[in-house]
Amino acid sequence: MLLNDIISGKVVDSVYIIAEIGQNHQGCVETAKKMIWEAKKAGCHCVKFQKSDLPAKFTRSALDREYTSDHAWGKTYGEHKEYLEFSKDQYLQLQAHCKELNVDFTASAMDERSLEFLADLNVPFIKIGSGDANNFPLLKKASNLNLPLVISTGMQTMQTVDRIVQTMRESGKEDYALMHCVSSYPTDPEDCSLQLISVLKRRFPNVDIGYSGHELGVVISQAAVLLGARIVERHFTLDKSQKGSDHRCSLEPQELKALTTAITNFKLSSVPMSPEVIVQKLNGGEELEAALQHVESKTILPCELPCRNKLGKSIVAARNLNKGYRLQLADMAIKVSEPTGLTAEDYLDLVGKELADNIGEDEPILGSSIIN
Ligand SMILES: CC(=O)N[C@H](C=O)[C@@H](O)[C@H](O)[C@H](O)COP(=O)(O)O
Ligand SMILES: C=C(OP(=O)(O)O)C(=O)O
Repeated sequence: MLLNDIISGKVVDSVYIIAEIGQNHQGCVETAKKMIWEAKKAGCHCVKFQKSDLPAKFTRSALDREYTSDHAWGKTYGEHKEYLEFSKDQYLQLQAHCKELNVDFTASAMDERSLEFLADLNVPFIKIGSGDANNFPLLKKASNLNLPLVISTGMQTMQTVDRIVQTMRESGKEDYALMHCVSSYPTDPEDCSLQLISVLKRRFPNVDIGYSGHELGVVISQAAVLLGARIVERHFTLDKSQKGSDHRCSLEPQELKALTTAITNFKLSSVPMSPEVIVQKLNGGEELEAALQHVESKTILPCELPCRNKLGKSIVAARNLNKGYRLQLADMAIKVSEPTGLTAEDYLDLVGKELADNIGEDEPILGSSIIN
């Protein structure tokens, strides 16, 4: 089954399951291949990686910041990320491996150059992770490719999600899905806010809604399906105790298998179910009830702030700019910046604004950088 079969409505009785290998391969292509095989055996339809072009995704100072985490693969954040990034040749090897095993292969495009890279590889769809859900130039560019999109919505307000949908509409893009997501690793049950799946389904009845989960265990992701999620993405690992930020909230092969089996056995004709029926059906306890508690509005949750501060994108200068100059679109880039600039959503509002100071390439554009 292809993602497009779900999005086009051709398949109505299945859920598309993505094993997010992300950076859990520890920078080793052989480990990644083993993970692909395990994900296939566990019943996943797709394996996903994360593709970044480091200078396009991060500013120089964000790459140079010290990374002292126990999960660091280098002294600076840039060295850490470099260690985990695969080359084009390695991507081609992994893609060929997936073809042999008949499992879909894709990655999230973490910046515009990575988007071009993945489009060139001719992946079956492109994932836009939560860190880029408010990166409208990237979304616009992605929407103009002839490829389905899966867009995560962690660390974003409903206003931003409305704007994503509007951006897709303006591009005439119909083959895309939105993923409910909470960007906290691992996400506590009470923060999972699963009922936002129902809220998103009601608000965007023509858009397929999925779930990208970072919680521990598999029951909450099963509940997401019973609420109507048609795509499920979970981080995958060979061993949760390994070094790396995502292993702890990832599923090991047996758990992934348990999840895909449970999902495959659900009768989707009786979905969506009410939270009460879901709790009963899944023999849920307090944690499931907490994940299913009533939520009406989508906000940026306090538990998402560490991820937003570390990986959220903001507006920076794309080149050296002089005091008194009036900003044009091409003068701005949207990157992970340290310190952060104005929020990425303000990008278009800055066009024509006069600069109060000189700003160097890759430096953040702040409120105080602009003469109002
Ligand atoms: C928001 C986002 O990109 N989140 C990704 C997807 O869930 C994560 O896999 C991060 O890449 C990972 O947690 C970063 O960890 P570190 O900072 O140790 O490389
Ligand atoms: C960050 C990502 O995903 P999510 O926001 O769904 O966790 C990703 O796919 O790279």
